[in-house]
Amino acid sequence: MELDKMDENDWKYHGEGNKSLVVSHVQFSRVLRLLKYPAEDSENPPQTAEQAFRQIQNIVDFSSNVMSSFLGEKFIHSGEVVKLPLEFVRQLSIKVQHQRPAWRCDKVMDIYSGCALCLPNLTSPGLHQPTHTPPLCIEIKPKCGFLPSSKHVSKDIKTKMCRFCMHQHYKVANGKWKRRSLYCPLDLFSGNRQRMHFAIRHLIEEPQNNFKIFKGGQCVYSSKEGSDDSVDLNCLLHHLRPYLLHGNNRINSHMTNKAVLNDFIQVLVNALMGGGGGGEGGVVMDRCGEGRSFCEASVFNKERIRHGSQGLPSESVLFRILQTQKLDTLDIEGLYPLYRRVEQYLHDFPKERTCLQIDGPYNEAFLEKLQKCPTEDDGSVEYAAAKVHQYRVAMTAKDCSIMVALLPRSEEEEDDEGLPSQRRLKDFISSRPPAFSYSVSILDLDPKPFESIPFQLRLDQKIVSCYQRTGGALPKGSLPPLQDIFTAAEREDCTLLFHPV
Ligand SMILES: O=P(O)(O)O[C@@H]1[C@@H](OP(=O)(O)O)[C@H](OP(=O)(O)O)[C@H](O)[C@H](OP(=O)(O)O)[C@H]1OP(=O)(O)O
Ligand SMILES: Nc1ncnc2c1ncn2[C@@H]1O[C@H](COP(=O)(O)OP(=O)(O)OP(=O)(O)O)[C@@H](O)[C@H]1O
Repeated sequence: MELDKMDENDWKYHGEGNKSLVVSHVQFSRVLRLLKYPAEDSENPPQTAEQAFRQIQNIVDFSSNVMSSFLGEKFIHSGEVVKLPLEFVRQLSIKVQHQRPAWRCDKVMDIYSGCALCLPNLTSPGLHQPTHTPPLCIEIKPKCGFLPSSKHVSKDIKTKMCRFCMHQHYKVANGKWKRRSLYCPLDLFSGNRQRMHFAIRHLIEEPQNNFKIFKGGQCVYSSKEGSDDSVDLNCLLHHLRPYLLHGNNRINSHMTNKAVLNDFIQVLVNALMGGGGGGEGGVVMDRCGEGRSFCEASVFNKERIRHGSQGLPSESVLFRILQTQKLDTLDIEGLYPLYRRVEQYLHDFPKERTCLQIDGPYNEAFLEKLQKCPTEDDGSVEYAAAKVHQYRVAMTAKDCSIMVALLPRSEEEEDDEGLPSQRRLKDFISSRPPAFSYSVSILDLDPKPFESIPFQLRLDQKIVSCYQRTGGALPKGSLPPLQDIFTAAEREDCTLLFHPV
């Protein structure tokens, strides 16, 4: 990619979140992630080009120096900051505008700094080495996978119902989503294949911003934001069927829709559990907090568990994310007073902001501060700042996404030619369902600002009070409609769809 010869016609709209917009190269497996600003700032950008450059460099440093040490380097692609010609960025912004979802247009793409983050395109690994079958990439934003056990939690309900499930009620009540998702992160992070299968089924049923599928770099399945329509499962099955018939001499065999979906989910569960090998060879299982690992709001019926769980393998992506999320040991209620201690100190000694590394740099020293934090509060500002740093790392882990790239392998394929470019983690998922090569990555590892902590406390209070006010009841019509392959009986009994492996 020659930065001085950039042409907007070589790039297309790929997706966006709350704070960045992503474009992908039409030929090479690359994306550019550009910052976004509130639309009201469009005339006067809120920061200079140097500050924007610093912000993106901070993202790279936080990902490569801090998050990677918790999550494991093999899952992470930190990318690099690039300086782009301003005219290219302006033309690009015009080009992508009509493809942007209306509900994201309260923010505009940064066209002033010319800075962007250049990353491998995790939805089209190996695009430059075309195979017959385009890779299938599944993006999951799993959110927080544990219940708080901190003594600072003031509302008992927070120790029983998970934040995601309670937040669903708040989001439906406030019109962010029309229907409630029945996905529960505690089921996904359980390490129990039956519960994980159940969780993924509900992500498919109501994806919201937690689930997307890409085929050959194109998004083929996601929630239609702002639309009343439910997702089109038949369309998904149309995309999935060829992948699941592939191999195992099933090319001409018949598979029911239910079997296609089951096999797909099973492949995905295998990839999420992979990376640590089987139950032998010193694999540490996540056994901590097993007694509290059920969310009472989950519709999974725990009486029906037929297969015991050994927990998550310690090398699996879910294990690493969950352990990092658990750096939030105090809960926002216990953390907030420590945030206030730092804030007061910075008010009195503003120059100390740099020394405490509140806005970075996210280097070894930052990592050391949060790793060497004493277990007991000694009343110091250093202790408070280290706990705040730990909490911010946990927040990032609660908001990141996982990308699983799958490529079917024929039985004759003995070599390792699967996902050439970004294969950090590669393994072989065998037999029934058919064999796939896979790679797993984690994206969106940006540092959360220090100033976001009071908002976290307020949101936590709003979510809990909304849930308590409504007693967990939802307006009529806010449950996902039953799709014909998920019958009412199956929603109750996940085991009908579950194949033991
Ligand atoms: O607070 P949450 O749990 O709602 O998470 C926010 C996400 O909402 P979600 O509930 O996943 O739909 C939110 O996602 P959406 O904009 O809703 O897609 C952002 O990821 C936000 O992060 P940031 O402020 O842009 O860095 C996220 O905010 P942070 O709390 O991570 O700062
Ligand atoms: N390296 C990548 N390769 C392929 N697609 C990507 C990559 N990075 C981001 N994307 C896509 O772009 C979307 C938006 O990116 P991202 O989640 O980083 O934005 P964000 O604004 O930080 O999100 P959030 O709302 O969580 O703050 C992702 O959901 C994903 O589909």
